[in-house]
Amino acid sequence: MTTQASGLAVDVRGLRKRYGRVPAVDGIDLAVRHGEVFGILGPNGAGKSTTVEILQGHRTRDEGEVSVLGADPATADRAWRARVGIVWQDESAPAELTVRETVSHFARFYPRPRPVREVIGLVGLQEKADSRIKALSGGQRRRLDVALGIVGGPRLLLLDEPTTGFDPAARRQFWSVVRRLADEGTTVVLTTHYLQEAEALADRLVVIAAGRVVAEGDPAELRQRYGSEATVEWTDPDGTRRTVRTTAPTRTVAELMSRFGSRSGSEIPGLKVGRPSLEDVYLRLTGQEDER
Ligand SMILES: Nc1ncnc2c1ncn2[C@@H]1O[C@H](COP(=O)(O)OP(=O)(O)OP(=O)(O)O)[C@@H](O)[C@H]1O
Repeated sequence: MTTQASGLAVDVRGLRKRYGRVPAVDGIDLAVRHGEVFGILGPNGAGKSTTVEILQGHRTRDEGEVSVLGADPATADRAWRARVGIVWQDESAPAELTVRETVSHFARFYPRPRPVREVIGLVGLQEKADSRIKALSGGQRRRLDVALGIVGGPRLLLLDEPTTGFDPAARRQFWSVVRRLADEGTTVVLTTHYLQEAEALADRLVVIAAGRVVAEGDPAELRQRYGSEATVEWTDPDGTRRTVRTTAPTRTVAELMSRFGSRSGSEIPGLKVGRPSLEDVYLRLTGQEDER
């Protein structure tokens, strides 16, 4: 299997990985097209990092076929590594070096690096180009990590929970960096446990839970496919709160109206009719619904 044959940037079939008895990844398929931003969304412990580490070639797998830019990451060569951008957290770089010096230093590892000034501009650090690393904020530091991940001019960027620990403003700035890269044609695979992040960035996404894909599609499709049931809530005469999920909420309300005598003017106590948000859908799919 090659990406040339399948036309995919990342093609994963039947991927499995266990840690001792724990199945961290339990039969995952992924198909990432060239040029798209692909999200792997899931709660803590779902298997996201394990999957991405296998795509990076930094973790072995037990079973399954994996093709990343046409090669198996387990055996890929240096030329492949230059085409796949990996963003490490707190890439080890001397704290005394400036941003420009650090990016220039890393550029030397690649056969065809991007111009240093362009990379610094792309991640929005032009104002900090001459600042020492030790003087950067957490969000700026993370953008430097991305700069080091893209200075080799990768065709595919693999980002594992890139904005964990960011404040909302830093997160939005980071999203615009990812969008800029995507607009340039870089394929991006990112894991996240922030639904909002997947919705903001991903052209398509998979939702994973307990090592398995539980849903896939673009965010709008997911909302439509899994969010078509409305919720009707009301309070019974004995004070008990009732909730039903239904695809026919009008019929449910009509039944309640006749039960509560609403046609003669009385209200259905505490009536609420709602459509699930994508967050509701996500929490239901990943079995976290009751934790809200
Ligand atoms: N090195 C390891 N040794 C043993 N178990 C591990 C190891 N790494 C991960 N696991 C377990 O495998 C499962 C999947 O972990 P993984 O880190 O891939 O999930 P994740 O979706 O990235 O979670 P998080 O969002 O918390 O980073 C978890 O149950 C985790 O405890």
